[in-house]
Amino acid sequence: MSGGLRTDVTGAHRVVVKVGSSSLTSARGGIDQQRIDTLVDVLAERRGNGIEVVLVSSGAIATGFAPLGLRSRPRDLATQQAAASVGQGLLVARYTEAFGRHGFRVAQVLLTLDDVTRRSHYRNAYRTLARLLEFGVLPIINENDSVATEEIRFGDNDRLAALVAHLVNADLLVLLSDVDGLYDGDPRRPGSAKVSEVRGEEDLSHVVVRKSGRSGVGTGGMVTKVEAARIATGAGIPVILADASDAGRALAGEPVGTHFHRTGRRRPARQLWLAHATTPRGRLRLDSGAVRAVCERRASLLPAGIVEVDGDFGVGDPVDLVDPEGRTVARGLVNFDAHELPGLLGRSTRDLARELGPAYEREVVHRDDLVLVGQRDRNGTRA
Ligand SMILES: Nc1ncnc2c1ncn2[C@@H]1O[C@H](COP(=O)(O)OP(=O)(O)O)[C@@H](O)[C@H]1O
Ligand SMILES: N[C@@H](CCC(=O)OP(=O)(O)O)C(=O)O
Repeated sequence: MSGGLRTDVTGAHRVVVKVGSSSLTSARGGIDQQRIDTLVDVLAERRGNGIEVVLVSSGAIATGFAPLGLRSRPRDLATQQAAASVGQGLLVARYTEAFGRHGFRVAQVLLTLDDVTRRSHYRNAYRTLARLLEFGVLPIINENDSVATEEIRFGDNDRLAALVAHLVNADLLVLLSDVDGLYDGDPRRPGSAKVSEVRGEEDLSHVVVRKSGRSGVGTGGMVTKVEAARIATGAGIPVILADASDAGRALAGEPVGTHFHRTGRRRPARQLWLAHATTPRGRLRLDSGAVRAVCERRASLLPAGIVEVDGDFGVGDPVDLVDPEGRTVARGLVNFDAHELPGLLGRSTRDLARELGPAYEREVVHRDDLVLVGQRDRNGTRA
């Protein structure tokens, strides 16, 4: 810190700010315009100082349920999606108006898991966000709730924000919530103490985090925030977790909330998405030679090294690669459908190409689409 201010914050030029539903809603659970205006005032002030801001905002469901005549936040997926469809437009309209008063234009960007795991979608998402920032527009991101099915949902915007921070090469991630930092136990209980600095896993070893928040409108509680902080700091991006009412002070670098220091350095972007944002649709069991090839030589996975196929996946889906003992060693995007693979196992690509045609010469998982999991890769970083 210099002069009492956090240099990780004062030196940041591109900042991703995530605000949770609990910080945008009134006591009755609906959206609170006053809280939106207060947040926008702070972000507009930063933007006016030349800082690029990307906002990841929850709140679509909270905005949408009252106009549908519902008294409280719905619990089933279909009604949540209906509420999000109604609420997202209203929410962005409110932001558009509030930022407009400060002379700033905003853009809505809705992301699904596919957008950040499939190569073509991923590049597209990056290009769109980069171009918006070049135009001086402030992107407002949310998950595309209305079309995301249970299996392909992020479900929480904390991890989405960490992955977006990496996607846009942000210098800082700020998570705004209804709690003034990470506590070592339930923040409502006397005796729980705030953890102001987290420099690594050792500072988290005594921390107990709960899944649900006190507001009843947030989704992941502190669990997803700590996970988001791990993803971002492991990829070289420091994180501030603060109460939304302290947003101005947090973004000015004042020592409020919890400061998670960077623990790793930047890694290839898609690898981060693959490791943290995908739910595997199947498992491929490898023989020990293939495990060595994939983990030590960082080679692509070929049919010859696979002994068993499990799951119902299609081309481009994420699958786990497991060793002969069943431990997951890597995750990758598969180039064959589940029903095609069993007939190819144990066979050389040359044989397959001769018998079935050149299309069958392709790798089952290309090394560019593969990330090691649960063990150290060549850079010594953890996936
Ligand atoms: N160890 C902890 N430290 C701080 N907050 C915690 C902890 N464990 C659980 N929580 C709860 O997490 C909540 C924030 O999560 P959530 O309600 O999902 O917020 P948001 O809507 O901002 O995403 C806080 O209100 C707090 O009650
Ligand atoms: N995408 C959902 C919010 C999901 C979410 O992560 O909520 P929160 O825990 O309040 O940040 C919505 O806009 O309602």
